[in-house]
Amino acid sequence: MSETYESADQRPEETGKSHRQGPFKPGDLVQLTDTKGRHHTFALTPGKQFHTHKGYFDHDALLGEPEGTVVRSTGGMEYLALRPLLSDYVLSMPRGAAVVYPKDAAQIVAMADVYPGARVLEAGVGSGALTCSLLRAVGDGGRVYSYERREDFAAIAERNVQTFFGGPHPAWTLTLGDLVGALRPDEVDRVVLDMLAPWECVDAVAKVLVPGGVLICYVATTTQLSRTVETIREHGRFAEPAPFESLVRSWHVEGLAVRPDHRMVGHTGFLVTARRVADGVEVPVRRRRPAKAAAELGDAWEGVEAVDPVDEADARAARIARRGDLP
Ligand SMILES: C[S@@+](CC[C@H](N)C(=O)[O-])C[C@H]1O[C@@H](n2cnc3c(N)ncnc32)[C@H](O)[C@@H]1O
Repeated sequence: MSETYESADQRPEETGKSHRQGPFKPGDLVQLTDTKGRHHTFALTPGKQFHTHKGYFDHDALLGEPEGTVVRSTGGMEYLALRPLLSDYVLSMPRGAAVVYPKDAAQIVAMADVYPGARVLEAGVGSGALTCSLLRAVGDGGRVYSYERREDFAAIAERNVQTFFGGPHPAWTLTLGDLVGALRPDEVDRVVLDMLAPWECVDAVAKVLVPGGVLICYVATTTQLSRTVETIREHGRFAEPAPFESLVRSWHVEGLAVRPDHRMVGHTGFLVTARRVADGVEVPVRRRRPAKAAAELGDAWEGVEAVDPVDEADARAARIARRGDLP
């Protein structure tokens, strides 16, 4: 029997909500912005001080104050105090693996149609950035089953997710292990793969994804994109995959100087979505070239060593090592 509530105030509180509303409380995350636009993010702790090269101020000065307050250090530096948005938090939190940027997380939630109450399978977890967006989208009544094969990254992700939601999230299950070996048979509505070799997991996830469910893969390079799309296309349990990328350009708007900013994030990754078809259905595949050519393309990948990019520098070193030339 479903419960009914007289007013919104009587509903059980959604995880992390009190952490995001009202005046600042002990344990809340605060993001300070200084006059040069630099951010400093930390948890408010009674009795602690925030130190800068321009003096300090007490955390207590912010407790009980509304968001958007300006606080001044003993050296006269002013800071605007706000709670970090999820998009701020994922860029400031400690990282193990490279994170999915907010622009891509938004596309993943929208294009994979992740809805409140959905059951989502995610691998790998990395630093837990995308996990936060998925948990937000499914809410307390959904499920996010996350898999991560590196223990150190799983620990970082667990800390990051708990810090953001102010404690454990009731919809989250984190499993340590390689997805293919550790995958449990729980049925899911959506699958999100952000890993070096998603093609190795396509068959395994097809077994737990419901008919009509969405598989979405995030990959960094064109060679990964090609192999991922070809694998999904040849698998037989998915409709035609749809690859795309998103570019976001911020603008400078000042007087008559209205133009795109000189700098932008030029490349993050590519996304591919595909719908699971019902078992026993002959998928109408749009073939652009003979299957033999696809097989030859497969041979070209033989012997290419898989390296998980930990950060941008590692990713570059891995690319150089694979090409065999000098920086
Ligand atoms: C780029 S990171 C994921 C970043 C994450 N989406 C985020 O936003 O923070 C890729 C992660 O996938 C993990 N991984 C790669 N292959 C895996 C597999 N087969 N099973 C489980 N984890 C895997 C790696 O250890 C790495 O932590």
